[in-house]
Amino acid sequence: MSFFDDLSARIDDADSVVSVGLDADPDRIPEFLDDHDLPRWAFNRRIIDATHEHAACYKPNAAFYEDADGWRALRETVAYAHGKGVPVLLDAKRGDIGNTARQYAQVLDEVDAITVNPYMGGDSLQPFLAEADAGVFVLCRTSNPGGADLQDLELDSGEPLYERVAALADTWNEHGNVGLVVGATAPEELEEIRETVPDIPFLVPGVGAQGGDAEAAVEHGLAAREGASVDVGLVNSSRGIIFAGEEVGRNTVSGASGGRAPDEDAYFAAAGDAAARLKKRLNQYR
Ligand SMILES: O=C(O)c1cc(=O)[nH]c(=O)n1[C@@H]1O[C@H](COP(=O)(O)O)[C@@H](O)[C@H]1O
Repeated sequence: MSFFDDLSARIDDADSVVSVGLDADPDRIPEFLDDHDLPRWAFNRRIIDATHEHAACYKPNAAFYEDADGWRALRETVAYAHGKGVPVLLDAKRGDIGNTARQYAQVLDEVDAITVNPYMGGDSLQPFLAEADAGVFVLCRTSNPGGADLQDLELDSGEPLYERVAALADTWNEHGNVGLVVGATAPEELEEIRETVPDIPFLVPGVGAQGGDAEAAVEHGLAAREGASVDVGLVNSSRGIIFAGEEVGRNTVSGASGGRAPDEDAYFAAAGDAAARLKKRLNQYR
């Protein structure tokens, strides 16, 4: 089954378009997991336990796993998410000459979808696009402040570069496996890009810690898909969900000498609550 078919079934089952970003920053993994062989895996396992009923997908960002233990932690995490019936989108923002891209694309044997960077052009993405069953999310208008530096540049035709990327992505969508990444911090661009590509699902990051527009994310991020009973797309929050338990820690601070460890169950329950809250908020607009 193709990624977007799987995803639409998952969105329907979980009644959710929430992508839970597994950005397992080693500096923010709670100390009570320090003794674990692979703290990032121990952390993700508990996060998945707490959030899976609200997750349309998990999106680990490769940046947080690029070391020997990290790759092991990531592999365990992917298997565990799959065991809960939740697809995994690896946020790796790949893009390189064909020979290299072919190697990068092999990761699609393990994960269900990936983010890619279109800066090197269509041939650099071909090995990913050729994997008809995998989802390939092309960066289009990113959520960071510098996203405008290049992506908003006006071409001779008068259109901004991000519009050209969206139109190109449409031509790359031979297998119906292409998505676009458009940040929730750019609601006007979200609307504009949706008009250019009515049928392509978006991954919309930037709600939560980056303060993006959740209503615009849902209104423009989701696309109708033939044969699917729900509109398809993803709205991601990473730190706002997985580190929600830090607030529990702050609330249990005792005395001037520092904090005592937050109750472990309460720490992860906070992540579950944050995912449930985001799901509810987004569902208001679906
Ligand atoms: O491709 C992405 O997922 C992405 C694109 C973008 O424009 N902005 C963006 O924040 N992201 C990723 O989405 C996640 C956002 O994390 P939070 O800001 O903690 O919710 C990070 O993993 C970012 O790398």
